[in-house]
Amino acid sequence: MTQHSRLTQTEDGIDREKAQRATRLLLEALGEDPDRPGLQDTWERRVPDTFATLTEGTQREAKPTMRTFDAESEDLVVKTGIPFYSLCEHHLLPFHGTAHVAYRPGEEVVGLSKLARYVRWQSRQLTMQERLTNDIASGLADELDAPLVLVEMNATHLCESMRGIETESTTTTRTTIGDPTDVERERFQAAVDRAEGQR
Ligand SMILES: Nc1nc2c(ncn2[C@@H]2O[C@H](COP(=O)(O)OP(=O)(O)OP(=O)(O)O)[C@@H](O)[C@H]2O)c(=O)[nH]1
Repeated sequence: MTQHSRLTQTEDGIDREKAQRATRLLLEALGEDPDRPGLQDTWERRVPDTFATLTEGTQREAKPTMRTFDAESEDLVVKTGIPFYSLCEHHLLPFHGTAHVAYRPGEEVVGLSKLARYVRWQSRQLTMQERLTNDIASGLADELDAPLVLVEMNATHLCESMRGIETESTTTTRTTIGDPTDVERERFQAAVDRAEGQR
């Protein structure tokens, strides 16, 4: 390993040298030659870089800036159809789909793009769909000091599609923080139904 001059030190919150060694070992375990031309960059650069990006959700420095503005009403803000990609901690395979987020503002509202940025940031870690849904909801409640946050996530897990049960299905998870009124609950549900019906 040490003869490979392009080995780098720890950066991006991941131990790059370990990631390189691990990828080499995995390739060898699969009966591949990690030094053949097609695989050289795979273990040296591509896989460590990819996992550095896909685990940014564990890095506070990568968290988006949640710029806020004074709230002018307490009406629910609903953002539907946010695409997300995450990694299942059981098989290290992606699960991906659509997130729908709503919050009742406290003193402030956040820039609309930040809701999608926040979902993307949180999704970039090894997790389970249920935990991710909770993390996004509780994280947003904290960030926005919002008395009510609703998050629904609909996802396909490649560990179920590509292997194992080999069935493509959708898993829905929802977290509610706070106490929605009937009107708020219905508004969120109607927005989710509209967004899901459009696909
Ligand atoms: N609840 C939950 N389960 C998940 C999630 N992602 C993957 N799983 C499941 O985690 C389980 C792991 O089960 P194990 O029996 O330990 O692993 P396995 O032998 O690979 O299971 P199969 O996928 O059924 O072949 C599987 O049933 C997966 O479908 C998730 O986000 N939430």
